[in-house]
Amino acid sequence: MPVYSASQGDILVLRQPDDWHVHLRDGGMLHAVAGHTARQFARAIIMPNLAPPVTTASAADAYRARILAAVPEGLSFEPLMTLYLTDNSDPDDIEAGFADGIVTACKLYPAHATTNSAQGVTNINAIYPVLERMQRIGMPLLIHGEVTDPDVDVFDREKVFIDRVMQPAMRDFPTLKVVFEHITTAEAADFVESGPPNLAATITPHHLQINRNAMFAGGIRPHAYCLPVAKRERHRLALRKAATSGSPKFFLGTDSAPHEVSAKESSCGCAGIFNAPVAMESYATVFEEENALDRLEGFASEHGPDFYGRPRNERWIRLVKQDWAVPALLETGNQRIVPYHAGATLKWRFDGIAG
Ligand SMILES: NC(=O)N[C@@H](CC(=O)O)C(=O)O
Ligand SMILES: [Zn+2]
Ligand SMILES: [Zn+2]
Repeated sequence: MPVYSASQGDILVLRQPDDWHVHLRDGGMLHAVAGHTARQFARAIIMPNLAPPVTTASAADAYRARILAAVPEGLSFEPLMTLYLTDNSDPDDIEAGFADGIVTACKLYPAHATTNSAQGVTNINAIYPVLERMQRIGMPLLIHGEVTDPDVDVFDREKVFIDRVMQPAMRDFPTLKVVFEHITTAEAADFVESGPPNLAATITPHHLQINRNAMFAGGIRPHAYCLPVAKRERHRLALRKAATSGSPKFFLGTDSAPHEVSAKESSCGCAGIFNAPVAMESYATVFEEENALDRLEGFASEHGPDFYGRPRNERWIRLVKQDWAVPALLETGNQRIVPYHAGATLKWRFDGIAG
């Protein structure tokens, strides 16, 4: 078993990756999607934006059990649970959940920034006691980094968030571990790269592959709509540079966010791209295009566990260079979901656990 990334012609063997940002939902949807993530990834940071949101350690524990029950037999998968912060979050409950190993991190959704964020934080000052506690106990804060001010253009909301919220928070909590989730701009990549080692970022496959034109290619394309919304080409290029740079501050987080096809193809369609079935295939394509396949393992399998202070996985996966066609629609039970790259032919295929 190789303990290094070995590109042998058309087969790439690498340490099993983890997904540091995923939405698995609940109920029938959870059962439809859990296997897609558990097939490729050993662990995943589970987003807490259910309805109602996961705000307590006991709710996180119960959700964790439902996830494990939904993972198909034969797959070994560890869900890492997060708590959804509100203006009323209790530092003691958070600390107890972290100390018990039930929860790994807390998630900051600015109220009304994205899917199921209505109960999110209205003003970061409201959670300063929580952040103080998290800094003290070494618990990571995961941030959806967009302002919600309707006067700010939707394409500028991440950039403005850096100035209005990120900078002051990093100043006031200089040793707090922070993950700037699903970054979409050159400004965010620069901010993270030039920040302290306790600041990192996840990058999705879709923000590495599409720019905002994808939402309007010949008509309105709801399946390319997610939040933060894809930006101009120069931002996509900056993200590709950051992801493939080898910097330990950038790591894999798919932000796989499934919605029923009817909720996407609607006069007010939901934000989110379901990329779990094609996650490693998409990242491998990007890294190959950037002549950086030798850096895929760092981004996918090393920088994340290192940042979170967890061991790297001791299993290996295989990716093969082989064309395959992504289904136009996935139907599981009552769930109908259009996957990322629906109907396209991909050049890489995930081929399971190696050896
Ligand atoms: N990314 C998305 O477009 N949607 C996510 C929420 C989020 O991560 O902001 C969802 O839960 O649907
Ligand atoms: Zn988000
Ligand atoms: Zn997300």
